[in-house]
Amino acid sequence: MTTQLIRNFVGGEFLEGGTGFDNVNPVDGSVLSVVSEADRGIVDSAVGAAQKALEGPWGRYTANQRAAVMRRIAERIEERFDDLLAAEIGDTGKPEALARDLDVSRASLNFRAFADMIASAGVDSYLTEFPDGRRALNYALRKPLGVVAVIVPWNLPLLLLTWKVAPAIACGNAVVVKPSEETPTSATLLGEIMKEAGLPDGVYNVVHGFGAGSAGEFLTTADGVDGITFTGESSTGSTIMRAAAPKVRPVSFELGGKNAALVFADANIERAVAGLTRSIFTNTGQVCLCTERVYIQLPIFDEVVAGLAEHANSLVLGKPFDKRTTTGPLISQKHRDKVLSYFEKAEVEGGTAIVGGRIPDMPTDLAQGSWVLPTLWTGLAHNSSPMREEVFGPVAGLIPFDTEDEAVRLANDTQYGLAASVWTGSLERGHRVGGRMKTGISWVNTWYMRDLRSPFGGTGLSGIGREGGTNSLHFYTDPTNVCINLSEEETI
Ligand SMILES: NC(=O)C1=CN([C@@H]2O[C@H](COP(=O)(O)OP(=O)(O)OC[C@H]3O[C@@H](n4cnc5c(N)ncnc54)[C@H](O)[C@@H]3O)[C@@H](O)[C@H]2O)C=CC1
Ligand SMILES: O=C(O)/C=C/C=C(\O)C(=O)O
Repeated sequence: MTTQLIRNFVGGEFLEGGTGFDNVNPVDGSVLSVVSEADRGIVDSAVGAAQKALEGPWGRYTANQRAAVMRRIAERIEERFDDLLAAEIGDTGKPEALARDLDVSRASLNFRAFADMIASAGVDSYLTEFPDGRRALNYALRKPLGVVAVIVPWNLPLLLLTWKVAPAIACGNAVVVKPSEETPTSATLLGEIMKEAGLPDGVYNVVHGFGAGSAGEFLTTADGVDGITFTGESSTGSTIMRAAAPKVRPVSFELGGKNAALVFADANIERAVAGLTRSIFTNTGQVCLCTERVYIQLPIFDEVVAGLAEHANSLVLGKPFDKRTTTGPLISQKHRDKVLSYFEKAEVEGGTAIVGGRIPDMPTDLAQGSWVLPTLWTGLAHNSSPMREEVFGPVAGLIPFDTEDEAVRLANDTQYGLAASVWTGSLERGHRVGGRMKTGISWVNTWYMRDLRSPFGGTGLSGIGREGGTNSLHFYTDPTNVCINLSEEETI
């Protein structure tokens, strides 16, 4: 059997050559494919191809023409749904239902949503009137940034890639994307889809490799890059910010989280427990929005803990296409080592794993996979390391609280600021506490309910800027404000 080769995609062509690295299946440790690592020359040629595309017909496309091509991309994603599904499942090991309902579905939705937005976007304009009667018309023309570097992680590979590529293209940019070294396949397949949908060559380019000393660094330091959008770890965000600094290039970052859930005694407990289970364990806890800290009001603490433990114990680890599977492996052995180090820290720092806390016994054919058990801790102090640092696994610490003010203080006592959820039977309290969260996103009686027009991102270590709706249109464009004097004479 020949091993599949995942190639760099530059100027509408798949490139031959390059040193290869293994793409490993996290379900069983087998090698899925070999990936061509892009050297600096390949990355520069991808940036050059993007620049050339901007100088060609693409640079003259109207917003409606761009929207039309984006709708064809969405259709083609739907037609090739099963190919993308297989790519995403192979690379991540996530359960089929999750990949189907969340990852691949969102890819076409991202293109449709931003096609609609750009087709109906207006321009900011002001009629300016001075006390002496002079008048002017100000309007801001929005132009593309140029070449945008898109760097994304492995947890929701296609969803996060298209969440950035769709608005970038909608605004008339050309992109060079660097998918995670762990999940190279769907971004590469998307290259074929872009071509089939009629996107001009060079508008979408893919380079493969790692971060430091590899394609990630080469891309963020490339001369022709005009803006960088990144999702991933906070410390990587700092590194990329330094790379962007010399030329003061705009950045948009969606980084890590240490998200809290606040469960009040007046909550519908059954609903809260079901929602919390989803928020802690979806995608094996590998979503930046996942809850890792649960603060529970004292009168209902024992009941919520028991409910969560029951739900966590009912999760089924297994193969992606097995209908019983609810939970896949972690992305890699390296990431599992990180998660396991928090299992140890939790024990040393006084926590008790009331569920999980170890590697599961898996059947022989899955023994080399990156499995860990869903894990819940009680007894951890609010300032212990598993409660302060992002673990990015299927874990949460459960801590009791007394008053609303105490809960708000504990939830906000973190360097991160991405997402929070508030569970309460009182709409007033939900509104009040939801608004007091120092986070970019705050959910009340739900988790991960998305409207693609709303601002998405975080504060502090969780990121810089917001994407979504007009926020994305603003990031991916550079305005020129035109001021037209409407008075008859030029006056000072
Ligand atoms: N959305 C989030 O909040 C995510 C957080 N993480 C956290 O980050 C930890 C590390 O996971 P990684 O995949 O290594 O995340 P990462 O932040 O290092 O990688 C994300 C992307 O950035 C690239 N990258 C890394 N270093 C770079 C550099 N110096 N310049 C340019 N690009 C660079 C990677 O190749 C990848 O495409 C995980 O254990 C997890 O805790 C990981 C993925 C997503
Ligand atoms: O729904 C989205 O747009 C994004 C969700 C998740 C992340 O951004 C992440 O895990 O990084």
